[in-house]
Amino acid sequence: MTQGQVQHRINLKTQALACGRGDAVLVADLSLEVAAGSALLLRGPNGAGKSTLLLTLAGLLRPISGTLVFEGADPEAGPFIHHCGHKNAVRPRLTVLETLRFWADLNGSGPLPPAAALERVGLARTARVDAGYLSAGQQRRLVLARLLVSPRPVWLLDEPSAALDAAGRELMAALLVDHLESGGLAVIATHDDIALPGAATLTLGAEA
Ligand SMILES: Nc1ncnc2c1ncn2[C@@H]1O[C@H](COP(=O)(O)OP(=O)(O)OP(=O)(O)O)[C@@H](O)[C@H]1O
Repeated sequence: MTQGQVQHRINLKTQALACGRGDAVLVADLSLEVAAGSALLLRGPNGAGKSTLLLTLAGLLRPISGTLVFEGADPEAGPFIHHCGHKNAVRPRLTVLETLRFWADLNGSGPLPPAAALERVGLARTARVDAGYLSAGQQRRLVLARLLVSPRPVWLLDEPSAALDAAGRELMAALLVDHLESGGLAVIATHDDIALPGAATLTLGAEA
């Protein structure tokens, strides 16, 4: 079973966008376009503002100035963004399968059932284990499974490869390639080399 097609194609455009924390501007005068089917890698030193920009794109922080629009977003179609931050949002006393069912109930389910998503990310054997007992890399794989059970066209990922082993990083890149080929869009903050052919890179420059 595959991840399934993205329901609608969305393009991201920003114009003279400035974002930061409080009055402190971390990213200034940012005008960019990320088309459906493409990815943007955010790079730069610790404290440069990568997470802040992702939170702003996700609508969780208000821009300081400028504009930000997701063209093609259908207000009738419900939420269209997955934002995955540093934390894994895992409830320790739910099993791995229960965790994924919880997310599918909350975010909406697609063609890939939770058990199949666990298989896809290499967690099938841990389905009945309490999620709190997963290793750091396994918890990160569970986050990837969360993306798969609820198809959404826009993925905003903060350090998705943190704690993943080499096979996990390959898996993550493969999931991203599938997402982009199905018309999805991704913006990814990372310190790692992610094998994503054709991805654009934006390097944010503030010192840590
Ligand atoms: N809630 C907050 N209130 C005030 N300042 C904050 C807050 N959260 C983060 N910051 C500051 O914003 C700056 C940018 O942080 P941000 O997490 O966006 O950087 P980053 O590029 O993602 O860094 P890293 O590579 O370490 O993940 C940092 O100096 C940080 O201390």
